[in-house]
Amino acid sequence: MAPQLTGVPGSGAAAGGAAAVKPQFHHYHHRLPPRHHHSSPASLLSKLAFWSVCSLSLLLAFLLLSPAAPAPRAAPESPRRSLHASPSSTTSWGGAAWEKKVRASARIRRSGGHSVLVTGAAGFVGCHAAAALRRRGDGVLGLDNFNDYYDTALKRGRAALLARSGVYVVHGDIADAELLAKLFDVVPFTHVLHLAAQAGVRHALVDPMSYVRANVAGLVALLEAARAANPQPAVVWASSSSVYGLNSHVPFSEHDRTDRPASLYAATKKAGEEIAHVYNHIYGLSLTALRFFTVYGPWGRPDMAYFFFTKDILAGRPITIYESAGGGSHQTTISRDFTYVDDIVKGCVAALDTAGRSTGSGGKKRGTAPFRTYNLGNTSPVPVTQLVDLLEKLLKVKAVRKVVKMPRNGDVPYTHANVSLAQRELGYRPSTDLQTGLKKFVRWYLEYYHPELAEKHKLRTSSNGKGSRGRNGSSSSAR
Ligand SMILES: O=C(O)[C@H]1O[C@H](OP(=O)(O)OP(=O)(O)OC[C@H]2O[C@@H](n3ccc(=O)[nH]c3=O)[C@H](O)[C@@H]2O)[C@H](O)[C@@H](O)[C@@H]1O
Repeated sequence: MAPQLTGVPGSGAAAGGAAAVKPQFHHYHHRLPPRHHHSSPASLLSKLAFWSVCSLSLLLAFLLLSPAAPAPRAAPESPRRSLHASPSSTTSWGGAAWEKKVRASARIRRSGGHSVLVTGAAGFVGCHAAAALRRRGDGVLGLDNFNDYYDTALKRGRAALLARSGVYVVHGDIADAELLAKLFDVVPFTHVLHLAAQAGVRHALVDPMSYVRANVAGLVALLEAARAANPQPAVVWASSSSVYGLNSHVPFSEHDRTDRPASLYAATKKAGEEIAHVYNHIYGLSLTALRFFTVYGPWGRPDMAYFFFTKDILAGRPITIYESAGGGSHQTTISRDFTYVDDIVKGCVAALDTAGRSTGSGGKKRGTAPFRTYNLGNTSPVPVTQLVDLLEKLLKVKAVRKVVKMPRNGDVPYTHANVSLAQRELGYRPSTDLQTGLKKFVRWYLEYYHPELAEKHKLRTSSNGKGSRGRNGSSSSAR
């Protein structure tokens, strides 16, 4: 399920409930026949008593029969309930103990460190980035709605990992304006690393509105909270290589066209880049968009090809490999500039470190603020067929390959990043080739899902005390 807007039972709903009762009572009362002007005081009294009893009975019946009367709004400092697309559906936030936890997690532990709100912290890149920031002593608070787009147990596992390193992941939605305002009220965040999104290219065919909700409405909610915050944080957020769409000029540079998206996912990320410009222009928010190129690695996303190929190869199920209908100037081999998660995290951290300040205060711009866009890729595209070759080697299992023409599903035939701008301005230098990165992914995958196979593959790292104890174990590392 997609991230959903939050419905907090609040004063509006409560007032609406009361208001629905009151007019009915008055309406009924005003329809009393005027005859009582000519009656004796005794009969007037008995009539009055009769109509009062009628009115009260009606009021009582209305209250009892009205479906799910809204709960009264909780006092500001007491825990609140919010509805989310999460497995438990409900969560609570607020209260003195909660605020203490939030402050402790966001507390900076090194001189010159940042205080960073990481949205999507229970997500793949989010959990790695939050862990890296925490390791070097930055204050980090996570925010995630734990929606069930994919296995929520994996998200809970990532959050548990972060909890062990002192990072608290607030269970909440980026579209919950009240919650965001509260977070900025409790912590003067210097930065926001906004990674919460509805990801996945092909799923946009299935649930298009989830992309609009998370990547457009959710982004606006987040930027609204950031521009209203005092001090305003600098915002670094995840755009996508998919914004290059049908661009055929390789390698993809930030100067290339991004006005021909091939999927709704890409269109919402592109919309996000334009929306970010507005908040930079009007409110002086420092904004940096990072265009990630097919990020992979341990604790990855099960909806991505490298992840479910691994699962299917191990299960002996056929995998579908797309080949381009291509021809002419188009390549026939579908390729991706697969980028290892640690390289992406280094890019995120460098973007946070180099982000200039936002200039607004009190919701008003006080000067020009930075507006930046960078590619974060690996700079060496690999055909998907070669990705499968590597997985076969690492898993020691032959894949059952089903090669089909690429359907019109939003996928683009190839991606290739030019990262010279990120190299110049962020010092970004990807250093993990696909074989090395996949080996780390496979090691994690086996230890997490198939500890018995990890033993067999001799990929287990527990001999050095740093290994995972599998899905239910407690010693996994986020790296
Ligand atoms: O770089 C990006 O911007 C994007 O990278 C990935 O999207 P994608 O590159 O399509 O990654 P996968 O879904 O893992 O697909 C990788 C390759 O495998 C191919 N594929 C996928 C699925 C399948 O069954 N068979 C198959 O051959 C795809 O066409 C693609 O070429 C992520 O899913 C997006 O969220 C992200 O924004």
